Amino acid sequence: MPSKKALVRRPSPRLADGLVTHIEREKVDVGLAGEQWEAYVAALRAHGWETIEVEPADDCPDSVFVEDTVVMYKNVALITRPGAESRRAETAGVEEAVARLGCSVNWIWEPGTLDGGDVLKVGDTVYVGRGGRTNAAGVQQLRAAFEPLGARVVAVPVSRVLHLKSAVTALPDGTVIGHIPKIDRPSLFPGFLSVPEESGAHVVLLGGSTLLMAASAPRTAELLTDLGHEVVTVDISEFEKLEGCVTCLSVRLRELYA
Ligand SMILES: NC(=O)NCCC[C@H](N)C(=O)O
Repeated sequence: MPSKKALVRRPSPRLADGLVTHIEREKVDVGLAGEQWEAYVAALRAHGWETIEVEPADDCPDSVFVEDTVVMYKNVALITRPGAESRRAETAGVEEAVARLGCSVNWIWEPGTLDGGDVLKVGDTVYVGRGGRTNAAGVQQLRAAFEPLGARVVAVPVSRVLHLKSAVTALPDGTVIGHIPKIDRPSLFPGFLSVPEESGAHVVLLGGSTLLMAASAPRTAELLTDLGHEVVTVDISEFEKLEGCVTCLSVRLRELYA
């Protein structure tokens, strides 16, 4: 049976020192961030996900954004080489966690860089953002890792936001959603739906037609509810101050057979 396991990683006490690239730095309340993280994990669990905590990386301020360190395709875990040097130490603990779960492990190697936030899977199509964190060598290595497994890898330019998935994610039916001003080339996505808020572009698929979204996108939540989705919201304001979104706080392992 397909698994419903999700990797998560407890925020570092140094979270407030996390990287900020495209927005103004705002003071992060680390205590509140801890509570928001617990509520996020509880929402995954409430929808049938077994959450697996990766060993905390307290010295790495951005380690809570676990999605950036590994990309899953079928049972292969591709350990990334994050574009920001300060994040490279995050991958060791994640590698250990996925190996323990029985994944086949592969790696992005120097000179490649790739952040998991730049990878959006829609069925067997794997969109990869070529932007500030993922370079051309990273795209080539991703292609070499996943195309033999049946993936169609499509590279897309990303210049207006941190990661591809800061700009677009996909609904359960494969429709790609995004906030137009933040997308370099919306026409690259067949079946595209524009949403009214930047953070409305981020959905985590919880199963069936249920979507997890940030509380900061009420108009998009209304739009998606009106299209027949069940929307669950969580307040992630402290992670948003560091350019984080609902997607980057977990890695869903949907195709593990245990
Ligand atoms: N996949 C994601 O959206 N990751 C967010 C990473 C935020 C972190 N402050 C960073 O700049 O790397």
